[in-house]
Amino acid sequence: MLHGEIEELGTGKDICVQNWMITNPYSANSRDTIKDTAATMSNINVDCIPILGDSKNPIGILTCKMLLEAYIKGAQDETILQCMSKVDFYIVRPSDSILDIYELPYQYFLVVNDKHRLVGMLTRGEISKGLSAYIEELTQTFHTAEILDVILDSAYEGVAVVDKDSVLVEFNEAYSRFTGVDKKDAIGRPVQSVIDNTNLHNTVRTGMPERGAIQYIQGQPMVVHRIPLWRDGKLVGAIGMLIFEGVTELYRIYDRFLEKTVQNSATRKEEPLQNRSVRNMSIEQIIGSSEQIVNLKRVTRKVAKTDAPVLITGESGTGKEMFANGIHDLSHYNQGPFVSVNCSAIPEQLFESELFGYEEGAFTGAKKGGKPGKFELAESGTIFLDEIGEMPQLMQTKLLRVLQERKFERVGGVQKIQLKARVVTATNRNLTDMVNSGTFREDLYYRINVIELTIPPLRQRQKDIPLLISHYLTATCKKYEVKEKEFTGEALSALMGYEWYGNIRELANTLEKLVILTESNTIDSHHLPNYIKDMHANNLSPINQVRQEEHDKEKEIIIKVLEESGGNKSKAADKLGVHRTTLYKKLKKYELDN
Ligand SMILES: Nc1ncnc2c1ncn2[C@@H]1O[C@H](COP(=O)(O)OP(=O)(O)OP(=O)(O)O)[C@@H](O)[C@H]1O
Repeated sequence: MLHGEIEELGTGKDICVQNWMITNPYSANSRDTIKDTAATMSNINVDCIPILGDSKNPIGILTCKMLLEAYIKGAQDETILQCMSKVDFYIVRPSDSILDIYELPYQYFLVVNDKHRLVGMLTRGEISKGLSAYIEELTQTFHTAEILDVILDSAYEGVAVVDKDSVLVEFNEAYSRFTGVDKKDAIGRPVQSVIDNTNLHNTVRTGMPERGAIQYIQGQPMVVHRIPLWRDGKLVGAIGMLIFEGVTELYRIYDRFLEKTVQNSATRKEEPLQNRSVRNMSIEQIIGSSEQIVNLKRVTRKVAKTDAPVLITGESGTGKEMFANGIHDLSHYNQGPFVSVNCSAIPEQLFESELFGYEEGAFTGAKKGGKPGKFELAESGTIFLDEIGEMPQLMQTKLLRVLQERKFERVGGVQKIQLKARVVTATNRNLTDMVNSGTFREDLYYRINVIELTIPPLRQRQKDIPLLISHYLTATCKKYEVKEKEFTGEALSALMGYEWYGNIRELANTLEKLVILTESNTIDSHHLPNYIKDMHANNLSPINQVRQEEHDKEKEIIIKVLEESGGNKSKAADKLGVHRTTLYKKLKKYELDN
């Protein structure tokens, strides 16, 4: 590390000579005798003293070694001028830094003031003390910096810090996840080249803070705060914070605002088109801070901008429709409608007319004037084919043709209608298995599955559970107009440990039931449904799960090594690097001892 850098990191003041020197040390005059000076040095127990000349300025040093040599020569009655050293010391100022002098090849440093009068003295001992205190402080500074790094990286908000030249000096995990730019690639680069539409470089220039500004990052309106950093009256940088929750909150406020204006307005006007997309589900309403959800949202933002067909997979209730809605909202189809079709709910005979519509007289009971199908209704918008795995085979063939030709016709019609909607599909079935078993067309599978978004079940992203609970608890209490309830730690831990096979839908329903059925304001574990209590009792808390996994791994290794050692326990213990008795204990623990 360079000197300058060290000084910048340290406080500077603490390592100056005057803080570590021996102040006003005992000194002798060059005319004093060797014998008298030796007696004094012995009395005050020092092995070196500064020597002053007639002008009272320091002119040399006298050490015990020098005295000894004088005694050996029999010169004890002479003046110390004869035996002192005029060169083995270095003159320094009280304000000099120890960092500047510690490398100089001297044992003794005499400290003088502006008038060249002796005010102090430093030996290697004092210098070492100063240096070690400084290093300790430095270590603490680094340690604090490390702690700060950890804090920044665990912050839910995105945090970016720039220096006075608008170069990024800090870029936390949350920002990195959101932008998809690696922290190490971001740091050291001008902020404008990393963060879309940033204004931090202007914050550094103007010193004007901005709170709650809207910034479009990757096409997403985000709430940001920009705060200038001042030190000693100078602008030294700026900090930018990206508030993920903020936009959701804004949408809520906006929704409330819309509700109010609609209620207040005597003449209800047609809502402007732009507002419709705001009222559509936004990706920001998808709750979750787990890495999986944050990554999924990032990919969703990217694919939404393209026309690529997206297949969303995941267990029931994981939020597939929410993501489909989010894609629609972020795509250039967002001014059109979002039409959702649940393929498992349509009887086979009606499939074609439901999707593509029919002409008048197409079949008995057909409506006069015909009826448009979902594809037509989704014009300029998005058609979401949910549960695509349930689509009958004949319909799969027809759908494939429509997707290839980008054209379809109503049942009983002759006219070709252009497909002008984006198609997003979803399933909770394993389509690859279905392709292998011949129940789903392989060519259709590849056509719809250009991008696959797989939403993990809730039990694989436990980090999201408390956020979802908090959201749904507030929403449900509001819905039923009851005072906001809260969970005890025990109840929360049981809910966290539960496996939620019905995912977020099941969680939302469970909370709804709990809010309705629990009379007290506090929901405790005994209020929970039995199946959740039972699982909790089975001790499937996340920590225990981890422990269980570790145990399973250890057991597996022991079995493997035992097999490799032909069942010889001493050999196995050697291979495992443990004592035989330890191995016996483990065999007993894992019931492998018989
Ligand atoms: N991350 C989430 N944040 C908030 N609510 C969510 C989230 N994921 C799902 N939900 C809610 O859970 C319910 C189920 O979500 P959704 O219908 O999108 O799931 P799905 O996977 O499409 O289910 P299915 O396969 O049964 O159709 C909805 O009420 C939705 O609002």
